[in-house]
Amino acid sequence: MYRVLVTDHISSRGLDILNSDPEIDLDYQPEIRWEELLEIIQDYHAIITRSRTPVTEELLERADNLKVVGRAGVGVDNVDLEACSRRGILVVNAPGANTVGAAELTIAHLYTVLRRLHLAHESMMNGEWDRKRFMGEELDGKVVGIIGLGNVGSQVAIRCKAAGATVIAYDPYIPREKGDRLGVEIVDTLEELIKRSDIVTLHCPLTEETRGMIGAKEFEMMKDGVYFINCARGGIVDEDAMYEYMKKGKFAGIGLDVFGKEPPDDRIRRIFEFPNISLSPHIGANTYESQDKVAIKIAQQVIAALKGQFVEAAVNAPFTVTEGFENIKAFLLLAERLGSFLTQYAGGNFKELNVEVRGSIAEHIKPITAYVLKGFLEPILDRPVNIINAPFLAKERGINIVESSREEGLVFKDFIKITVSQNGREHVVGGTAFYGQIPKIMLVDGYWIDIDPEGVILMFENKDVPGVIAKIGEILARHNINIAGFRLGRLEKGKIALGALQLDEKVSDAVLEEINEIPEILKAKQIIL
Ligand SMILES: NC(=O)C1=CN([C@@H]2O[C@H](COP(=O)(O)OP(=O)(O)OC[C@H]3O[C@@H](n4cnc5c(N)ncnc54)[C@H](O)[C@@H]3O)[C@@H](O)[C@H]2O)C=CC1
Ligand SMILES: O=C(O)CCC(=O)C(=O)O
Repeated sequence: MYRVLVTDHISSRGLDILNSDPEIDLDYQPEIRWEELLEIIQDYHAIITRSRTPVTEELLERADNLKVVGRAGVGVDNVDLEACSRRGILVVNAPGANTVGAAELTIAHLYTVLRRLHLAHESMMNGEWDRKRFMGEELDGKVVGIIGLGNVGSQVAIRCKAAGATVIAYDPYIPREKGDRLGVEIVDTLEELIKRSDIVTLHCPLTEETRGMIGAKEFEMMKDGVYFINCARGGIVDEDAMYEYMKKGKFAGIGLDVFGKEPPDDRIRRIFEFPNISLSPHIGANTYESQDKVAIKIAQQVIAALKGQFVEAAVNAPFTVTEGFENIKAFLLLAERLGSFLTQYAGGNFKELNVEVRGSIAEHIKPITAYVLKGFLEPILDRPVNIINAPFLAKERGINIVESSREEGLVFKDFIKITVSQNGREHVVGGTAFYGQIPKIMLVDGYWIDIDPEGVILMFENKDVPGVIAKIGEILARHNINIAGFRLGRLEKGKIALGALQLDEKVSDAVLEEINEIPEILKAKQIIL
């Protein structure tokens, strides 16, 4: 049974999904106080939050059983991603689910300030009828500058273009073709976007890179009489600088849904003195449609993550789930087993680990490496290791990871080869999945062999002379241990051979010692996969 705590209001559509899963024990506490949350978090396997609840180090320190953080929305700036990753906690979000809500609110703010609608409304409420005062501007013919052409930015672009505006965008992380498809000119620099735009609207995430990205320098470069809209995150803007430029008369209009501090403090509220400002309390995603979609998506993602299934919106996974991912499951299992085999066979004390991926699976090198690391570290660490924290733990241990991939195969069409090395000592394992389904270890330290990577495997190097297998067989039989399979590899007749016995059960240290005492045996090791 997985215990899931929901700490913010989410739509009943998501709650229904959680409630109807027999493996989920749901606790819905949308108004929970922080102090109370700190006290109970240790009992839960997953927490679902919105922007009200920050997931901080302080919370995580007490969250001994937490496996998954579900952010019912897009922005994960309120989640300490690094702290989650270090602890092996998967963070999932709901990208795309509230896009239309956020885009439409952006357009609503934009039209509000272009036509001074809020002021007209207020004057009517005061019993006035003053048509002269409310002259506005049209979106038609304006240049709209979008910072961040992702889901929301794209939908804002489509709506502005439909209204007759020219749209330009600054987003260093998207291909130019995306702009071509949307009929949006992608500009190379933030400066160019800012200088050319009549309207600047923010749609990038709050990250270390974007924090304070729009400050005095940027406001100075904006056209006088610019319209400035922020429905992304307050922290992207230096709000003190915005206030200064507001006083200097820079803006024709400002629309804000988000603030550096929420609710905004008096310092931020100074901006509200500006008459043509349209404000909302972070409600970009607050439509019934968006909230339904967000809640459904986050419930599905959290359940899948708890059950160990693949989730498409894993924010802190060391890879993104791409098309065709389902088809490489056998290779991921192989990668994990190869890593585990290598640590047990060669020891875990290596400073360089080289992952080489060949063939059609080459494009999936990131997940393959994550699984290799999980397998490699699990046998030697006493804390939980998963694909989220494995890269962190490897870094912590000073292991240098080298990845390489090629489309040509390596003996087999699709092949994973791992090499570990330190001070001239080197060990190699490699394998493939037959028919893309059946994982096999095919290479160990230069010997071609064929081992099923599961269960108990007795690996031994021996002088290639007759009778060695019989001696091992006799010891195992005496201890009532059944042999399930046997494979041999050798480089040259009469020299050294490598044997792999698949056993039905583990051998004790004493039995292993007996085997190691056979004069022809150079080394025997038990591996458990
Ligand atoms: N007001 C509200 O209620 C809502 C606010 N948001 C905010 O809007 C942001 C965008 O949401 P989506 O479009 O769904 O996310 P998205 O991930 O689809 O798009 C973000 C875009 O920003 C770009 N970007 C990243 N760093 C950048 C930089 N330094 N300069 C320019 N562009 C950069 C990315 O390449 C990406 O294309 C979210 O991160 C969230 O903070 C989202 C939904 C609702
Ligand atoms: O609805 C919320 O919690 C905020 C939505 C939002 O800002 C986001 O999805 O990034």
